[in-house]
Parts: sequence; structure tokens; C-alpha cells
Amino acid sequence: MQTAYRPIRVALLGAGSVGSQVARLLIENKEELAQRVGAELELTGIAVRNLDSKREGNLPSHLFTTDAEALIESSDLVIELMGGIEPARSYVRMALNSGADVITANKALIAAHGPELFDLAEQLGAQLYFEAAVGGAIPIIRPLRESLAGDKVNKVMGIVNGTTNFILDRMESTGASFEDALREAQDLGYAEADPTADVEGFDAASKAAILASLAFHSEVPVEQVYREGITKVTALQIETARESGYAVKLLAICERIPASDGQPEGIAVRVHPTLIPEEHPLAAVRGAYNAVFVEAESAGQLMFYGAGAGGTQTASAVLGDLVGAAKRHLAGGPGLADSVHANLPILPVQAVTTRYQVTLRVTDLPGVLASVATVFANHEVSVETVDQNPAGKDSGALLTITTHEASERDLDSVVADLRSNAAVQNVDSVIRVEGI
Ligand SMILES: NC(=O)C1=CN([C@@H]2O[C@H](COP(=O)(O)OP(=O)(O)OC[C@H]3O[C@@H](n4cnc5c(N)ncnc54)[C@H](O)[C@@H]3O)[C@@H](O)[C@H]2O)C=CC1
Ligand SMILES: N[C@@H](CC=O)C(=O)O
Ligand code: NA
Repeated sequence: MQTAYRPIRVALLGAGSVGSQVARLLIENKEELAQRVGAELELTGIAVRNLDSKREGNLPSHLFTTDAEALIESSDLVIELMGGIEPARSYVRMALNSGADVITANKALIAAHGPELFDLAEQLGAQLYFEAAVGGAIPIIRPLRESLAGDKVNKVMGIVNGTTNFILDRMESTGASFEDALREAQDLGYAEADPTADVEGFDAASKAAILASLAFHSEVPVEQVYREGITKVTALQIETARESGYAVKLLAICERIPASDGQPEGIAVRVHPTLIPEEHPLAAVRGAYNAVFVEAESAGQLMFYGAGAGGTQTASAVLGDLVGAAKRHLAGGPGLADSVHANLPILPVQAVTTRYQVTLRVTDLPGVLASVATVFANHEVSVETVDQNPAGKDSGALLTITTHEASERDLDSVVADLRSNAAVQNVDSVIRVEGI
């Protein structure tokens, strides 16, 4: 296709699950993309660690190089899909310094070094795009940054890690073991290079930090995100949850906490396994799908749903950013600046109020139920339901207690007292409940 502009030189860093699909789509859809942008997008090279590695697809071998720096220096736009902090951070800085706009899917990098990279981009009049960093293919970054820029967001809650959702879903629906389900997620290209990032909740915490920062116009250091992964979730917990009408999901919850008791308004950001009622839309999010709920003052409730992981799906978000960056490259303009003016304090998880399900083994004797109920009452935690079952092959009874809303602080005190109560053999599980 003949266009008025010279081709825009695009460098790709990384050719794994996402990078290989971005390269394929850039090559296969070259004509159509040129029509949309108004100039050809020329994939000038793909930086990889090892030229001899086996790769997906049939990408032309002449594109591969191990010299990422030379590739960056000779490009107009740079797509970073290597993952990890270094050398990704140095390469992104190098690209911005060389005048290129950068597109990345790297949530770990944006969550840990976003402020530094956005500042650098702003000083240089460059742009850093990261739609693929949260929710894979789902448009969520742009809606928060642009569509909701005139509204006041109060809560963002969702499933933002495909691998863990896939594992929990497989464990629940097919009875697969944690290890087998994880292996399957890795084979499908959903998991991070080190899957600890997924299963211990680090990936979701990075995404939560990014979402909270955009939603509340505040800097949210990822270290201040409360985080629990899914490695301690047992098959028994999943079964108990299902029997009481819940699904177990790893949720990221970012919320505005109103000022109270002399404490100023702040935000709390947390990632942890959560019980969701079966009829709640989040309970129906299966496999590697993600969904994000946004509650805004004027817009009300919004829900964003789609493929949260996968090479081709994530490549869609990368290419969307690429087309935007290429248009800006041709037309110029300031682009979007990072907005952290509200600077709300990040509150500890103890400031959060939610509901809980506590499962404990107790001695099956008269008065035990009353004694357990007294522990909850002593800390003003109101009990909603109590379910009692025989404790299987062990002696005693299994109590499943669901509370009304209580503060994290009070619930901690309840659990400490339960642990020292003579009638309580063990507190098997404490899990938060949302979505009621
Ligand atoms: N896989 C997915 O579903 C999604 C991934 N992402 C993000 O996209 C990025 C890429 O993810 P994947 O493609 O899954 O990872 P991957 O591990 O499949 O691919 C990364 C590629 O980068 C290459 N690489 C790493 N260090 C390099 C270096 N120093 N020089 C040159 N090449 C290097 C690796 O050899 C590998 O081929 C990550 O930041 C990830 O968090 C985001 C959304 C979804
Ligand atoms: N490993 C991540 C990939 C997408 O961000 C996930 O499983 O969600
Ligand atoms: Na996205």
C-alpha cells in the first residue's frame, strides 16, 4: 500500500507467548494496519536471548537479533514483551530516551517503576502505553484513564489473573490437582515465566496497584498492596465453599475508604482468595477469563469481561496500543500524562470492612457452640449463619460460621481468641466473603 508517510519502524523485544503473536499479526495484517494508521508498520526486528530457541509460528528468521540496543536505537516505536524488571526497565528507558513511544504488557515493571517511567516519558514528550498489562485483551486501562476521567471511582474489584482463575476453576469443576492445573495453564501460555508470580498473587497485586493508581489518581506502591495467593487454598475449602453456595476466586479489590474517627479518606488495595456467591457474575468467570467491576459515582456499576491471558488475546491489546502510538507518531500531540494529583494515603488492610467465613474444628460437647458465639460477640462481630457437620474421621464437629460485615481488626481478634479457646481444636480456614 502506498501511503503519504514513510514506514514507521517497530521494534519488538521478546518473542514468547505474546511477542510471537504480536509479530505474526503485524506481518499477517500489515495491509489492514497500514490503512488504519495511514502509514506502514514495519517490523524491523525481534530481540531475543537466543537465536536458536524453538519458537511458535513461522516468523522470518532474518528478523531475529540478540542486539536489543541496536534495534531500539533504530526504531520509532518499541514494544516490550520480555517481562521481568531488568533488562526490560533499562530498555524501556533507552527507547524513551531515543524518542520512541513504548508499548508494554509488563505489569510487574509498571507497578514497580511506573512513576519513574511516566516522569521520564513526560519530560521527553514520549508516551508509555500499557493496556495489555491488566486484564489481557480486556480494555480496562483506557476506560479508567480516559472514559472515566470525569467521574469519581469508588471501587474496582475483579479477577485479574488468568492462571489462578484457571487453576481454581479446574480444581472445582474437574477435581484436578493444583499441580496439574498449573501445568496446563503454563502449556496454554497463561502463566508468567516464574509461575510463583501468579500463584502467590504477585501478578494480581501488580495489576491491583496499577488499577488503584488510575482509579484514585494516586501513587500506589505495589509493596502496599495486601497480598495472599492461592497456594493455601485446599480442595476441601473449595468443596465446603461450593456446598454453602459459594465459589472461591482470587480477587483484587481496590476501594476508597471514607474518612472516619479522625482518619482521613484513603484507599485500601488487597488481593486474596475470596468467597463469591454462586449467583454473582464473578462466580461465572471461568478458565483464564478475567472480569473487572468498577463502581463510579455518576456511571454507577460497570463490568469489563474477557480473555485475561493468552498470547493471541493479549496481542490484541498490544496492537490496539500500537495503532494509537503510530497515529500519535504521525500526528504528534502531547498524549496522556500520568495523573496522581489526589495523592490519597494507602491504608493497611486492617482498615477494611468485609464479611468472613471461618471454619473450625470443635469438641462436640454441650455449650461449645455458645462459647464460640461468645467469642464473636465479645469483639462485636455479628454472626450470620452457623453450619455444623461431623468432623469426618476426626472426633468433634466442624463449624462453618459466616459473619456480617466486620473490620479486619476485629476479625483478627476473634481468630486469636478462638485459637486459645479450650473447645476449639483448630481454626481450619478464614476466608473473606464479597459480593453480597
Ligand atoms: N502470557 C500472557 O497471557 C500475558 C502476558 N503478559 C505480559 O507480557 C509479557 C510477556 O509475557 P509472555 O509472552 O507470556 O512471556 P514469555 O516468557 O512467553 O516470553 C518472554 C520472551 O522474552 C524473551 N526475553 C526475556 N529476556 C530477554 C532479554 N534479556 N533479551 C531478549 N529477550 C528476552 C524470552 O526469551 C521469551 O521469549 C510479560 O510482561 C507478561 O507479564 C500480559 C498479559 C497476558
Ligand atoms: N500470568 C498472567 C498473564 C496475564 O497477565 C495471568 O495469568 O493473568
Ligand atoms: Na487490558
